[in-house]
Parts: sequence; C-alpha cells; structure tokens
Amino acid sequence: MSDLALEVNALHFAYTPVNAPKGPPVLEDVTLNLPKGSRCILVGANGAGKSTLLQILAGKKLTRSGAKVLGQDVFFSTPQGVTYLGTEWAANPVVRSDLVVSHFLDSVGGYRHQERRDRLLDILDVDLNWHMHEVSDGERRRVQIVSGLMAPWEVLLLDEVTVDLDVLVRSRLLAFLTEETQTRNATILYATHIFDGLDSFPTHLCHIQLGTTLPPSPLSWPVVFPSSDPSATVEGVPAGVREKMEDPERPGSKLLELALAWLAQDKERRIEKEIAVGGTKKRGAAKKAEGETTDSEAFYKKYDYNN
Ligand SMILES: Nc1ncnc2c1ncn2[C@@H]1O[C@H](COP(=O)(O)OP(=O)(O)OP(=O)(O)O)[C@@H](O)[C@H]1O
Repeated sequence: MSDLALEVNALHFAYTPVNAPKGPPVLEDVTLNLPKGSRCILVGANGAGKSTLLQILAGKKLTRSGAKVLGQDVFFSTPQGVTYLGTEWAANPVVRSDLVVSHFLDSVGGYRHQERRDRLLDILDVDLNWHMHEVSDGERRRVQIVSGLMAPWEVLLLDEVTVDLDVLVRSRLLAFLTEETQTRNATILYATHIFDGLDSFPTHLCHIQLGTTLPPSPLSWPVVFPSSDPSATVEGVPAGVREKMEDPERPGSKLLELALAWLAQDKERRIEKEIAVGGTKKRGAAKKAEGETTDSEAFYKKYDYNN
C-alpha cells in the first residue's frame, strides 16, 4: 500500500467546449505527490489551474492522466473517503431555499455522524434552526463546511471555501483540520488566496504557474534553509525572499512573502508568453514589448527580489 494520498505525474488537461475542438491546455506537466497526513496549500494566480486540478482529483473532470487518489486512478472512479468542497455549491438554488439547517444536514447523512456533526456545529458556530434562505453568505458557507466534513474523510480537497469565513471561525476550522490530519492521517489539498494566519497550517506548498507546477512539487513547509548564511536558499524559494521571510518587521506572514514573490514571477511569465504569441494588447505585455518597466517588474524591484 502506497503512503502517498495523491499521485499526480505529468498531468495534462484541456477543456473541450460543446461542439468545438479541444481548447488550449489549461494544465501541463502537473506533478504533485503528497504523503498521507499532509496539508498542502496550492498557490497560484487567478486562472493558474488550481480549481481545475482539484476538480480532476475529485473526479468532476475526466482526463486519462493516471492521477491517483488513495491509490486509485480517478479517471475510472473516485475512491471512497474523498471530500471536495468548492465555491459553486452556494449558487445551487436548493441551498438558498427555505430549508431548515437540521433537515438539510440530516438529508446528507448528519444523523449517522452525530458526534462529529455536533463538534463541527460548535466550531463553525452554526445554528440548527437557521433557514437557508435567511442566512448570510458566510453563514451559508459554514453550513456547507459542516455538511462536507461530518462524515470522516481521508482526503479533503478545498477550493477557496474559507474566504468568506470570519477570522475566528477560520482559525478554529484550521485547528480542527490540523487535528484531523494528525490523529487520523487524513490529507488536505487546499487552494486559497489568503495567506495571513496560515504559517503554521501547511506541511507542504505547491506552486502552480500558468497551469504547470514548479519544482519541487510539493515544497516542504516550513522551509528549512541549509545554513544561517542569509544568501543560502532552497530550490523553489526565489533569491531575496528568505530575507523577507525572516524579517521580524515584515507586515504579513512568511507564507505571504513567498506567495507575493511567486505571483510576481507568474505575472512576468504570463506577460512573456503573451508577447511570444503576439498578444500585446494587455497593458503589461504592451509595456514590456516597448521596453518599459511593467507594474510587476516595478513591484519586484521594490521588494528587491532577484529573479
Ligand atoms: N469551463 C471552462 N472552459 C474553458 N476554460 C475554462 C473553464 N473553466 C476554467 N477555464 C480556464 O482554465 C484556466 C484555469 O482556471 P481555474 O478555474 O482552474 O483557475 P484557478 O487557478 O482556480 O483560478 P482562481 O484563482 O481565479 O480561482 C483559466 O484560464 C480558465 O479561463
């Protein structure tokens, strides 16, 4: 039995519109091998392919890539014990109808996992008497998370579902998820754009740039630098970022410093790609084509990242 919860090697994917030829690749050469019990944050710009990757692993999009979850090829079937929570759930008219939360949770099996359900109701601060059409977006999200996490899972695929939680609920949820991985050896892959308050959560990071994972994938977190020499860095951490991460005066988290550097690089690569295919209409690409400094280059310089 493999100790890997996720096995993704050289995965490619392109969307195929109805009655049209296959589109350009959205994922190319994606590699992510994640041990059981790990908590991996997926980092990448808007449009990088994070949701697409999570949906492939959840069996919601099919590709013959050989990607395995819990040892099983997801092209053929998604194994038991995989839970996917994405943002599209909240748009479903059923979860916006006059439905009492206790009935909704029972309809998705809450009565079978009463102890876990009650603990999650407390952590997510959800009232069983709420009516789904009368709650706020964040409260509705909290109900979704309770409903998704009640049954014990082995792999949790989280796509941005924590963005509308208040900070107390988010922090209690992250503590619960950490406990789940430590006590049950469960595994989490989590795409988010909010990096503050997250430094102690992940065991690994995965940087996805324009549909491709950059090595090492995953990068172990927290990063252990090879020596106390400030110029010593590790593969995957751009030069100059270590200093930012170790600066006690930095405004945000260490993870935020690394994510800012990665996303600035992503933007540069995107502009280079746009120029290569002659797409100079976009502001950054047009500037770069004319030899001017782009906004992200200026950002990069300001933060002294040596690309
Ligand atoms: N149904 C679709 N048909 C065609 N292309 C799509 C479809 N859904 C997404 N894409 C394209 O696939 C690429 C990756 O999208 P995806 O939603 O996976 O990115 P993401 O990293 O999750 O972005 P975000 O951070 O904005 O949520 C984007 O270029 C997007 O335009």
